[in-house]
Amino acid sequence: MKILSIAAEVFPLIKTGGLADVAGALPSALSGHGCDVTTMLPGYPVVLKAIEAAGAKVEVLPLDDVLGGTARLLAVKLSGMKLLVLDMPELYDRLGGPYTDTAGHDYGDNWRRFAALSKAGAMVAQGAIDGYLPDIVHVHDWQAALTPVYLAASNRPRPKTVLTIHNLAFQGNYPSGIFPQLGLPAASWSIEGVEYYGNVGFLKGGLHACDVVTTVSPTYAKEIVTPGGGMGLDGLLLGRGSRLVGIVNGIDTTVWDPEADPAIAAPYSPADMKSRLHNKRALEGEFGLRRENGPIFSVVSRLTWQKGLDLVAEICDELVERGVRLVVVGSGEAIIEGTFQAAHSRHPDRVGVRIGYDETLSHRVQAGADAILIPSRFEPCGLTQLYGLRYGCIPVVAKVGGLADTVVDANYAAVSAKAATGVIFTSPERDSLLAAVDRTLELYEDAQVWRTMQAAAMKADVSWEKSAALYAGIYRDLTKE
Ligand SMILES: Nc1ncnc2c1ncn2[C@@H]1O[C@H](COP(=O)(O)OP(=O)(O)O[C@H]2O[C@H](CO)[C@@H](O)[C@H](O)[C@H]2O)[C@@H](O)[C@H]1O
Repeated sequence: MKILSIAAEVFPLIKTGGLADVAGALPSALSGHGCDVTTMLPGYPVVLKAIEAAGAKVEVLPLDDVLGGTARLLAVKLSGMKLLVLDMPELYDRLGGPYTDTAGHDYGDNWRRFAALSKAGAMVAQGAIDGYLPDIVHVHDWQAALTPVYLAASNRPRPKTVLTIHNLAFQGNYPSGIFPQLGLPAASWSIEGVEYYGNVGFLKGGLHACDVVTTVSPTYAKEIVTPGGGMGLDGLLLGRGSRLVGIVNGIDTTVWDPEADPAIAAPYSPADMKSRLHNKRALEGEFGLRRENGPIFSVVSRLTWQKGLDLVAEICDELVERGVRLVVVGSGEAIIEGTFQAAHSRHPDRVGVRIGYDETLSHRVQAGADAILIPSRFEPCGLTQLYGLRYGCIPVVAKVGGLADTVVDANYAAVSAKAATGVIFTSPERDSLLAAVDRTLELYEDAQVWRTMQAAAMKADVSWEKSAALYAGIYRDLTKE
């Protein structure tokens, strides 16, 4: 089965968040299930540089008239993936990140940049490349969501489409004035098309047009069909019935492997947890933390309201009072960054803060910290708790979305059965978080219980194996329709 996957970011080439990890890891997991995945992404400067640096063989394929612009596709095998890179300098050759300029502001033409990606994807899906016709097109998030819309609007044969929601908070809504420039037929300006409360909704249009909607955990799939979790799209999503499926994310267990991770100070395994201590000592050194026996808690995240990190920032003093040291790696809302930095100024050797994005440091944090705090207000799946499990860095999580699906709370029964892998608290609020912190500290103080939890966490199946089989099943069913 030939699958064309389309995403705005793909690890290890370009990453701002979890979407990249999934788009980067799922293809190889699917290969074991009879799926031959080609991944299409924009030709940002870092992507083009990576291709050049790898000295990889590149086949250049012209693509005529993508939304009135000139483009070409670069077909290349890199990092074990088959890639199609949309080289369109007028849209992607920018300083700054994939979505924002160097000052952090969204590019004003993001609608055009990702409509072009979607349009080019639709062209490839319908045979723009000689000898390549995918059986299934799998698009990710709003940036690629117009591909099913373009395909549904065309009167030529088209492959079946799957759209995965990684985060409903990002919908790609734009003023109606852009509609004529999208190259869609007039009929697409409708409730069944891209019209969304008088605006153009990229994700909304895709959710209507695709054959199957997936999201990244079963619990999130239930949350988004309710007014509380649907962010305005709950009615549409509820209407998709059994065509909406929740499949929990896995992680790339070769990139995230404490036994063979080049980023960490010392490799370790459940059978050799003494070596994990070297990583804790190294983390203390890296963050200038006081060296002592108590636990280190951590945060690796976008510092946003979604992630509930305002709550952690506000309880830094309480953490310190309880003998906890904290390391924070992240960036995001200025007020949360500032609150963490102020806590660092008050407690320089107990609260370590790195504002910014640092992939290898995130590995060292998971290897050296004792627990990772994830008090998200909503969380489609979450990956950092999965990395935490794999590294024996106990996740302390709010009971939402994929966090609820992937962590086994250390209640009495689970601890007795040696099945607990983390701590779950019910509401993302300050008091509830503090109660979870206290419960975590009690567990930590009983060294045997803690070691048992770490061992169960590290043995939990966080691989893509089961979930890849579920995706492959969906693709297969669609090809039979
Ligand atoms: N400062 C920093 N330095 C280094 N690494 C950092 C970092 N900040 C974040 N990261 C990394 O970025 C990734 C974040 O992934 P998440 O799944 O936690 O959230 P995100 O909201 O981006 O993803 C959305 O999509 C994913 C994928 O489906 C869903 O799991 C999730 O719930 C949804 O919100 C992780 O790999 C994390 O380690």
